[in-house]
Amino acid sequence: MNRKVGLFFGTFNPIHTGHLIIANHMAEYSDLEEVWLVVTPHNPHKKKSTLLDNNHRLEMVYRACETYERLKPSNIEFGLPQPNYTVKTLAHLQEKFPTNDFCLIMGEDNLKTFHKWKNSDVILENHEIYVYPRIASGEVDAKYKDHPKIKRIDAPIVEISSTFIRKSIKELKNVRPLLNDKVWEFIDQMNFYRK
Ligand SMILES: Nc1ncnc2c1ncn2[C@@H]1O[C@H](COP(=O)(O)OP(=O)(O)OP(=O)(O)O)[C@@H](O)[C@H]1O
Ligand SMILES: O=C(O)c1ccc[n+]([C@@H]2O[C@H](COP(=O)([O-])O)[C@@H](O)[C@H]2O)c1
Repeated sequence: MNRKVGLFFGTFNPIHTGHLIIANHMAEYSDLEEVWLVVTPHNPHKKKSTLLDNNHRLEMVYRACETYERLKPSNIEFGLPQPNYTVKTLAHLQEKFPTNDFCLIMGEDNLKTFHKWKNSDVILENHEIYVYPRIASGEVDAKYKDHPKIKRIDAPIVEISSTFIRKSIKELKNVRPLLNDKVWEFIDQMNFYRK
């Protein structure tokens, strides 16, 4: 039987407790055997200027997942053309790991704009999407309501963002509770986000 693997895509600049709570919830309370945290070099909808180096973001994801057996960091997008379109990454992964069934993990906020993603219909034809609740304005497109490939998972809502963390570090605030300890130590040692 194929292995069901969830893909949680993000820029992870930096990875924070909100990301970890979702990834762990999906791995523990759904039928996914593993969750891969895919570090995206360049999100097609975001500016690249505030981004830390790919390998530094990957190192933080690696540190955050180290003690979670079912969470795995992935650098699969580092070798793919940029900006990184998820449809291309999924095709590449399916070819590389033919015995895995890949499923997308997405917040409800992202589902509201999913119709704007490149080849979103192709993604949905070939993959399931596991959606967790997220507070955001706007409506989910009618075609995604009660869609057989879209499954809702009742994960907790934690409103932390990487933007808030970067801003707080710049203002010399203590953000330790919002990050895994080893991630915080790395950011502190490397002086990230201070300027
Ligand atoms: N607190 C959170 N709870 C649940 N999902 C989150 C949370 N923060 C981010 N996400 C989701 O996790 C994925 C990766 O997030 P991303 O790396 O863009 O972090 P972010 O905190 O939204 O970053 P930024 O503030 O830099 O835009 C995205 O799908 C995003 O919607
Ligand atoms: O493929 C697309 O068209 C596409 C458009 C927007 C976002 N994505 C992916 O979705 C992931 C989460 O997006 P975001 O904006 O919440 O950080 C990010 O890692 C992107 O690679 C993908």
